Amino acid sequence: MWVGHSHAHQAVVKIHDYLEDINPGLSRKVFGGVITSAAVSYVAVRGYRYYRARRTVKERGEAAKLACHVLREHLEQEGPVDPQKEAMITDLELSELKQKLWKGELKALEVLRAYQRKALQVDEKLNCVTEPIFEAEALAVELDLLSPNQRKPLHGIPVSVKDSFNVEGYDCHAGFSCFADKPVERDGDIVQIFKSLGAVPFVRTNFPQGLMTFACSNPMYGATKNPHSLTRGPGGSSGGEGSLIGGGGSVVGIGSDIGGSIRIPCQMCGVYGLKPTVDRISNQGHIPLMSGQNLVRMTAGPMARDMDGLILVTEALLTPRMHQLDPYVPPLFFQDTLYEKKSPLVVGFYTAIDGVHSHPTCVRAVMEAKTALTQQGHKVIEFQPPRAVEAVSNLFMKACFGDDGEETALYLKDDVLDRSVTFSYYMGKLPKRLRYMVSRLIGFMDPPLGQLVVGASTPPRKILEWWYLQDKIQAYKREFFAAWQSRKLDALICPGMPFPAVTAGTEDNVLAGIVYTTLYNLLNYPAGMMPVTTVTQDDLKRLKDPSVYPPSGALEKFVIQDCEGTVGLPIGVQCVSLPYHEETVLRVMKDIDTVTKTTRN
Ligand SMILES: CCCCCCCC/C=C\CCCCCCCC(N)=O
Repeated sequence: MWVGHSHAHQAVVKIHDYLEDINPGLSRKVFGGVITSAAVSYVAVRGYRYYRARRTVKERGEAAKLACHVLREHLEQEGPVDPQKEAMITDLELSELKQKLWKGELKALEVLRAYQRKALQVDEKLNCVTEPIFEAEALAVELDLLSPNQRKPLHGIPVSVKDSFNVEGYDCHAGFSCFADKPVERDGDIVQIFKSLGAVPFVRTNFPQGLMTFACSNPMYGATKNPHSLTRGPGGSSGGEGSLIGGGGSVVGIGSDIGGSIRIPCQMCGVYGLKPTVDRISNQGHIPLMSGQNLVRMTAGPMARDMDGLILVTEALLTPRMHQLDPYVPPLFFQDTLYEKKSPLVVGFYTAIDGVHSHPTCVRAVMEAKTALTQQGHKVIEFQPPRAVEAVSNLFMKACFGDDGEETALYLKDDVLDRSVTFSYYMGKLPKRLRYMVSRLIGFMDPPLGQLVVGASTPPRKILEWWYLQDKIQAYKREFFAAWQSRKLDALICPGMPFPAVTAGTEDNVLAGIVYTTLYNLLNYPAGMMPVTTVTQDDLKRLKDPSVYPPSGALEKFVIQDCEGTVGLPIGVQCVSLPYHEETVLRVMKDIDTVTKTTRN
């Protein structure tokens, strides 16, 4: 390197001397010219790339809008519709819809049409759909030709799909223009399984650029709105799903979760969702972001409008077909024995994680869930996860941002940056020491966020440190399990996010809330999220009482400041169990739902 450098230096000196021999002062002109043209070319190339990215972003956005428009026109041309019948269809719970399709009382095509129309209507208000899946029509027509004994478990059920899953013939770019205009050749595994079960994937839904935030906006498709308050975000990253399902435009959908991306929009939009144990549901065919990072992995999971729908879909998904498509999915099919077990469970609960306070409605939701479970005969006891903020900061954040944000920066080079990723993008750009100092400063205003960002700013530097990180994660998993066993728990209930939906675009103010969800990605425990209650005026009164909700950090201060207009927003409960015990999670959720559904305000 040094030798090469000295050769280059000698060559420059020789050229300089040669030029000066010809004409004194010539070397300055030539070298000046070379440097200026190199700088101009650099700026021109970067500028051109940025211009191209902007064009791609604009074209993808317009193409998606046009696709929705084409579908709308197509539906209009089909002639008169029966709005009452369509409303009846889209109001049905998933299990009722399934029954009617199975019995042949409804045709797959008419159900598809009702949902297409409804999804487009909801999208006009909430901007949650990225594009329709046009092949849905052919699928529905084929299904209608089947004889009753050929019908499959999800015969004719329309399914919405987060845009980050591969759908044959469509782009899968997560908002990075470098991946745009490259239609994928094959459906992702979960899309294939849904189709093999007779379901009809019919629309793709919105997400935040790069998927690593719980906002829901990207430069191509813009920002998605919350179905319960148009000024608020739906959560993310599966925010398009949350918004569409919560807004009534889909009955079941597919999301993905590495830090809360299924559960956060479920809380914000009042829908049901399940983040399974990694590899219980195949994640093949999900956009491979962070795919070489094996310590905390992204997982696909179902989201649904109602509890029975979530159970029905999970049961249908956990089939041998999943294992055939992806042999790394263990051949562990839906365990009726766990789901239908009648003996009472021991369920742990906590209402807050040390350091990040929980909104009074979130506390109340857990307490109502606790009462519901007690009424159902379960034993509910207190449990506090050991050193949660520290574990998420030092383990989850180091694993997920261990590349110094390099992957995202690589894909975003000369791309249009969305507001939702600016914080992590520019933090990643800072020189390491400066980033560390900034993290410390953040810690003065928002101690848990400071801790998280310090974790992200001090990733492993060598392979040996990466191995040690893996060891530490294993050690934390053992520590957590020991605490779990000492209380003889079968399951756990807790808040899934310690506040309701925040004003769109302000998610960075409450980032530290992710410790509530990411903990269970770090541990790789299955976790479900379900609506339990809504924010009341009385909750807001208590929110403003420092003895109930101490405004100890920037997050809490922001939640108080942002609380106007939150009355009526949904709040849920997170239900957790041991790895590969999704059925226990569902059983606990069902037992809570049976009681709280009837009294939900
Ligand atoms: C390397 C640069 C350091 C950047 C620091 C960024 C700090 C951001 C803090 C928290 C972000 C965690 C987001 C996880 C949410 C992911 C949602 C999901 N995809 O499941």
